[in-house]
Amino acid sequence: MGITLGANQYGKAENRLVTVSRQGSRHEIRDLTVSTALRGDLADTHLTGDNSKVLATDTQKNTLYAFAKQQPPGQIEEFGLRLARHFTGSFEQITGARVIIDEHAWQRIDDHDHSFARSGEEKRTTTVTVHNGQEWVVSGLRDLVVLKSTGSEFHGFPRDRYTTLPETTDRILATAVTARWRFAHLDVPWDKSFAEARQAMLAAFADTHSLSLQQTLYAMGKAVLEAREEIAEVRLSLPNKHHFPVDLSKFGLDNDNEVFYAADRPYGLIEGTVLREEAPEPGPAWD
Ligand SMILES: O=c1[nH]c(=O)c2[nH]c(=O)[nH]c2[nH]1
Repeated sequence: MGITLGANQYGKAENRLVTVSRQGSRHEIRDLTVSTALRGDLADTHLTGDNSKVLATDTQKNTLYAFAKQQPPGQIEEFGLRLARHFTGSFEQITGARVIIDEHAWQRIDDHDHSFARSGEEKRTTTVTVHNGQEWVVSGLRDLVVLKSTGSEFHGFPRDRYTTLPETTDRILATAVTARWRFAHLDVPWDKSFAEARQAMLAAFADTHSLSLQQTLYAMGKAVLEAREEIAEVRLSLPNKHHFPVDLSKFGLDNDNEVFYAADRPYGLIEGTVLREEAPEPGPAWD
């Protein structure tokens, strides 16, 4: 019984690419998930392990980050065509390339220069508890994804033998906000209360020059309490969605916070409560 190699392709899937471009102090961001797949004369590696025709998937990944630096990605169709033409045009054995790109949409927060919110994933939430004739309401939201492309620093933390994180005075700060707030009383215009609490958090995120995500968390919780008197306590859970500048120096390219790798895990998880000192007891509200 004869056995033969059929159709095959290989590449780097789901590269997370975020680019920041600046017109003065006004930033534009692009957020793409890019997958590459190459086809061609690739029987040898499958049949004997001879890799002499294999353009490594790691190289494919580096190529898209370097391309993003050398020329703004432009429309995703243009970026895909540039990459696919490069792979098929540069290597004789590569006869086909497929580039799949998803673009994640961001909108400015209040027309801010460098603060953005991602459209589409957010949910408004509530938990209502009635117990022994008493009533509690905890409302909030989850998956409100926000990003600042500057105005965030992180330094001054202790260094031990396991510390490698460089100090930074300019980084991307991004998180997916989960917030829940507890009402002190229930005579509340629910829609208006929600809209103003949400807006207060967004404005605090955008306007706080952040020295840590913890500091931003406190500012967001405080803003909610200042905006709405009926809210007694806010609990926030903020994953630090790390964006690492890609080291392009190996390709002779600088990277002045323009091209980032958006890591999905692991992530820092910053959680905290901000409350009024005179807040009534929570009872079973959070349980
Ligand atoms: O805002 C931050 N808070 C931290 O506690 C932390 N830890 C870390 O590695 N990066 C960051 N960033």
